[in-house]
Amino acid sequence: MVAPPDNDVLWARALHVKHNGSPALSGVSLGVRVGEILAVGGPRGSGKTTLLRCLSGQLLPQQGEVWFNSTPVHTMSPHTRERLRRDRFGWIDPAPVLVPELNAWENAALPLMLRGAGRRQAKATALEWLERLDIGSCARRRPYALLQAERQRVAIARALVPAPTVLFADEPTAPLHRVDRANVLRTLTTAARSHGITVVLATHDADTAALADRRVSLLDGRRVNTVHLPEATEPESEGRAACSLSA
Ligand SMILES: Nc1ncnc2c1ncn2[C@@H]1O[C@H](COP(=O)(O)OP(=O)(O)OP(=O)(O)O)[C@@H](O)[C@H]1O
Repeated sequence: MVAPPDNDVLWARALHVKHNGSPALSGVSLGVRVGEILAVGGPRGSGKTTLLRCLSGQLLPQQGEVWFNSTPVHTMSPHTRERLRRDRFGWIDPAPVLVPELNAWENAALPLMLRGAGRRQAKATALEWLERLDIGSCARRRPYALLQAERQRVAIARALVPAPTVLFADEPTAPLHRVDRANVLRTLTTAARSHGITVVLATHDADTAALADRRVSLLDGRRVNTVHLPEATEPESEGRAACSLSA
């Protein structure tokens, strides 16, 4: 085994995954740099979720390697992988999965409390994030009393509250309306940049991908190209690096 380059927080080599015999990833290799926001694009069924699940240690590839910093994830015991996910990674699903018996701030505070933080500190941090995501007024409501878009904001707050090293976001704004989507994404990316959180963002939406520093694309479980997006301040016609084919 050869360890990944130093500036990659995550590194995957030649991942192969089959679901019930059907290939979902076929030889995907990828490096994720420290602090970057990387969009994983591609049409439905192209393997985005499967790739995020492999990178986050939720799913072991049948072949290939996944490294987090200098540690091989693919050879870790299930218990060590669970601890890695709890302590270093955050995850946002396309639809919010909240604990129905807990109110919004308790849901958002949960990961911090699981890491051993006191209730008061966890509550203060959770409330801060709910405010930033414009749902501070919903802090005491249970999930059943929230709109789907509000629930998704709680789920996003919950992922950001522990300031994970890497945040995996699988179509995180799917349940939001278009205007809402842009606001929430901006909050998410601004928060990630200011806290040095690396983000791996699965999306098939070009507007969402445009907020990333870099984009890779999947098609039928294979990497097809890498597009470096221009700086936000550059004119449309400038600064667009060429697409390059990669294995
Ligand atoms: N648990 C599973 N069991 C069987 N097949 C699966 C499973 N998960 C994914 N697949 C299949 O693997 C392929 C890749 O799926 P994946 O969800 O990774 O793609 P995706 O790009 O995230 O799609 P979407 O945008 O629809 O979420 C698809 O053909 C999908 O049907």
